[in-house]
Amino acid sequence: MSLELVGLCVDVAGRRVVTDVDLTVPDGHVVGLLGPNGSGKSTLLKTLYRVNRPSAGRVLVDGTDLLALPPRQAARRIAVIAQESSVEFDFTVLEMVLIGRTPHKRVFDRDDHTDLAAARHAIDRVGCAHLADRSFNTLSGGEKQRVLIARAIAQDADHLILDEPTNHLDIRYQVEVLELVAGLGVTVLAALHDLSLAALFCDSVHLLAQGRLIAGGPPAQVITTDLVRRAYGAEVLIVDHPETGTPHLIPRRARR
Ligand SMILES: Nc1ncnc2c1ncn2[C@@H]1O[C@H](COP(=O)(O)OP(=O)(O)OP(=O)(O)O)[C@@H](O)[C@H]1O
Repeated sequence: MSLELVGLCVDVAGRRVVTDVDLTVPDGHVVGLLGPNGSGKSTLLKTLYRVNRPSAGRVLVDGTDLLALPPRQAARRIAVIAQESSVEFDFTVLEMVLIGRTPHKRVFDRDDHTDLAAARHAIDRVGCAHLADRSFNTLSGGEKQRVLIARAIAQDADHLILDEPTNHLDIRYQVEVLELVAGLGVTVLAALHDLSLAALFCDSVHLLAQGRLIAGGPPAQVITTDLVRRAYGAEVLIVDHPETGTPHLIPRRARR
């Protein structure tokens, strides 16, 4: 169940945005993709869910070329929670989660007992049973993220890709969502902005700067004052989390 990017390059609008990325997400690990705004995180992740085609390099799922798989088969291997989380149609929560079952059905198949049971189980697992009949678009940001995680659970893929899953969430939901994701037991690659939270939840992290990986490894090796300065141009203090020992960032004011 590993995910491997080998020499991955991605061009967007005639410009190379991701250059020569080698990155492995081992079976069952939670791996963070870090990097400043515009460093190429989303562009890279979009090659994994086939919105972008690599200009060079390969994406391997358990050694199989992801792009060679038919879309339905690829969707059984990789579930995605992208950044945009509103939908044009007024789907209920249950209907949203049932969309996750699509790769397991033929085109005109209706939802059967198995699909409904899988969707209800997934909704229960993220603690959203009370929201099953609510319109998805009326949910709060944190509730929406939980429902999208439920959809990924119902999809029953063994890999999960997330693009900034904690964006716009308050501290409670940030922790809840990452706790939920880390507890799923699937292989996870997540773009994350909060480096302290990334350190708390990721087995390893990779740092992108201007489309190139400049560091990768356990959080304590990558989230250092030097690398944060180099990648983000930011001056921070880093202390050890008192409970976990993981790096915790303290922002500094430019002028005191
Ligand atoms: N469709 C596009 N057309 C033109 N430029 C693009 C397109 N998509 C991405 N880019 C550019 O590629 C670069 C990387 O963008 P990307 O969204 O991958 O960065 P990111 O690391 O995900 O940023 P953020 O943290 O702000 O979401 C940026 O300079 C962006 O403007």
